[in-house]
Amino acid sequence: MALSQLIRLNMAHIQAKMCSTKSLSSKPTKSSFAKLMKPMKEFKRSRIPKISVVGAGQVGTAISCMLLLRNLTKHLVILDINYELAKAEALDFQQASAFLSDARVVPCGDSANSKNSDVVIITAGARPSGKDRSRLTAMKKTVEILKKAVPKLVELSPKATFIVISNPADVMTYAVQRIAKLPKHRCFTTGCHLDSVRFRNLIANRLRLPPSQVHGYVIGEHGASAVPVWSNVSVAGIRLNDVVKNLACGDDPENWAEINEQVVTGGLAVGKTKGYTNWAVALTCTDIVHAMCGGKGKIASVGTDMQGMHGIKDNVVLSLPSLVTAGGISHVFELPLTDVEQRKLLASADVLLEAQCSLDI
Ligand SMILES: NC(=O)c1ccc[n+]([C@@H]2O[C@H](COP(=O)([O-])OP(=O)(O)OC[C@H]3O[C@@H](n4cnc5c(N)ncnc54)[C@H](O)[C@@H]3O)[C@@H](O)[C@H]2O)c1
Repeated sequence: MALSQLIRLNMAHIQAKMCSTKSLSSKPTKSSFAKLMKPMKEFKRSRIPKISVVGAGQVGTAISCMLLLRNLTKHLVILDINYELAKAEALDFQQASAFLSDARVVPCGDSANSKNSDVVIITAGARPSGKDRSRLTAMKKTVEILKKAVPKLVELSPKATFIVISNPADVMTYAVQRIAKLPKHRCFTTGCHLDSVRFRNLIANRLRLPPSQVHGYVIGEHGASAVPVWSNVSVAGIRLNDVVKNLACGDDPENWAEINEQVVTGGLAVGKTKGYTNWAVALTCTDIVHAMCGGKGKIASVGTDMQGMHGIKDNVVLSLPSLVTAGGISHVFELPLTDVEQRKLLASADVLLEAQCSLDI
């Protein structure tokens, strides 16, 4: 048979396979090939992190994509109340599994497939909408979603670390901690880690330096009352505060203070055109998962119940620099703050406490 004929025949065979609905079925077909594969008796598959992403919207799908591209899991569950959506997103990834280190991507509509996850990332929730795109406005709808979804997720994965992305992220983390009675080191939000990278990026742009080489944190609420800690910003070990006179104060001639506003409105600037933000938060979340699943650990401004830190008396979820490692948050750092920063942090805690108290949980 001529080679060209062979190729045509094979192509026809492949096309027929691709068009058949059977080939799209999620169940692998048993084949006589299996007889050639002899199992080793003592073999036990080593545990690879299983991650469930709850919510297959813009944020959940972007997070799934990053986790797969960074090879942080070989077993990803995409869970959405809209099962058809979860199924379509999972299939879309699964079809290119060969480019994703052969990862298994499984859809889920009722939590069952999320059983024994190591990490559960919660993105299900209402997006802020309207003119002000206030995170607090979306709060009530989201808390109702969490009240329904979280107990089952925790029952199925009692040892998992829960990362809450749904906004308002601090208050929703408090809600998840309360609903599921999860320990605070194993239930946290990426919170101000995103604000911190925006902060560093804005400073780096002014200094014309790579953003990764600027150090500094935003603490408090992931939202309007966030506190950029200018007193701690450094580049190459040099504190900006020691070099720039009146840094980010009202009478700062270089007007660094304008960055404060830009940090807080960073999401708005993107959301007003796209209607949502997803890439920056997905990269932020993936950075945290990498710290946990890569085993290296990382200090990042993430949010959990910070009672006792910086004189905070109540159980308030807010962000402070924390060591995130396998198993969650191992340490929280109390930064030396100026009086103004300390006052702003306590004011941010008050804003969050008020929002927490308004929850019906
Ligand atoms: N923390 C952050 O830095 C940050 C950044 C961006 C967005 N967000 C927040 O992330 C959340 C998701 O945003 P989005 O743009 O992906 O919204 P989206 O509307 O695109 O997706 C939300 C998804 O959640 C699903 N869902 C609803 N109830 C569910 C349930 N009970 N179980 C499973 N899935 C359920 C919906 O079907 C939908 O697919 C919002 O609250 C948004 O404000 C947080």
